[in-house]
Amino acid sequence: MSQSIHATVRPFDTFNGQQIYRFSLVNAHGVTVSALSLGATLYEILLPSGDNLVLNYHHSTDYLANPFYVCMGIGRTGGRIGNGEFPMNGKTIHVPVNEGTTTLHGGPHGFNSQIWDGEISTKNGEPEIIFRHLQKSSEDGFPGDLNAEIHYQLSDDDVVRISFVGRSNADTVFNPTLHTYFNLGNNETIKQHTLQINSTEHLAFDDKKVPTGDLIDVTNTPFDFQKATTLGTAIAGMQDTAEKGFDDLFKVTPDDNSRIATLADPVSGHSVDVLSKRNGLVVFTANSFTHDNMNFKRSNGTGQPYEGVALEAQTLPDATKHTGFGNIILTAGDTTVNTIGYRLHY
Ligand SMILES: OC[C@H]1O[C@H](O[C@H]2[C@H](O)[C@@H](O)[C@H](O)O[C@@H]2CO)[C@H](O)[C@@H](O)[C@@H]1O
Repeated sequence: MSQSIHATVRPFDTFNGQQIYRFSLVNAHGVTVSALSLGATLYEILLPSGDNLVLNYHHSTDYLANPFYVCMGIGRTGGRIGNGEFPMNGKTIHVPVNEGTTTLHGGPHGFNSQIWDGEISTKNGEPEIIFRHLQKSSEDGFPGDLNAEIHYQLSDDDVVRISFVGRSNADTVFNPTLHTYFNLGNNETIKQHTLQINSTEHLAFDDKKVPTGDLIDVTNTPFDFQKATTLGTAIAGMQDTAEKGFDDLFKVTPDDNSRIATLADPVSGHSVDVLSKRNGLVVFTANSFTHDNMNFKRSNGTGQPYEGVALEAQTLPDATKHTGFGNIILTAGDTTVNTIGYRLHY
């Protein structure tokens, strides 16, 4: 059987003296998905028209020059671990903090800061990109040496799948995500996009944006995205908050096809269904993007609030502390696979 997905590998640039590679998959329609070995980062989702659906940079160094994790692999745990500690097996586990007293997105040595070993492999007769990294306990301070893999696949029916595989030599936590910022059109902000989420509740946070364990009904609030809602309208409803936009976690219910949300741009006509079997989705409307260190390719050096919207599918964060948040414990010797999909319409 001949392969219809075409794969390439080429040098991207160097980072801290190490070669960074760009891996690409192209399908029969001419859709290209590329990922970088720095942070196993989603570099582009290019449509046949040449439109790129995600934010990206010219240089590796730009990805780590600001605190926004632009399209980078996130782990071991997405979101915040309050006080850098969590209960596991009857003990309190302490992990390094990187935001005051909080551990955000895997802490100071998370997946995004690693250079991953990449290769093109074959699955079901088609090429896929596999990034591998041994995340040592001695480096990131989490329990267990974690063999992590991030697989990128592209199908001929225009679905991008990113699978996170974890196997550890000691019990640990594993709740990875991809910090994908979408902008589906050529406008400077995502305010004209619509967003629909299969969610009736979002999480309450404390003053450090750590979940309290409480859930808040979205009805009659700007958080109600059960029907497709224009983001500019919803953001306008958030102007009296400190964030002046969304940086929130929605408890989601996947439908029969694992779809949890749909982002659409009526101007370009492009849309993306977000697919996940897990129960959480972060929506971050890039409220605090600034012009400093935000040298995006598309806007040639600018960075402004609402330039993209990050949709991060995961299990609800700090899950080991709250009943009903889900199970993120990875038992020694077991293998866990979490998959995020983007079904493209254009
Ligand atoms: O300091 C930079 C921003 O850091 C946070 O933003 C993160 C957000 O809270 C997370 O939910 C999301 O997954 O990742 C964001 C990027 O790190 C702050 O909340 C935000 O206000 C800051 O501007």
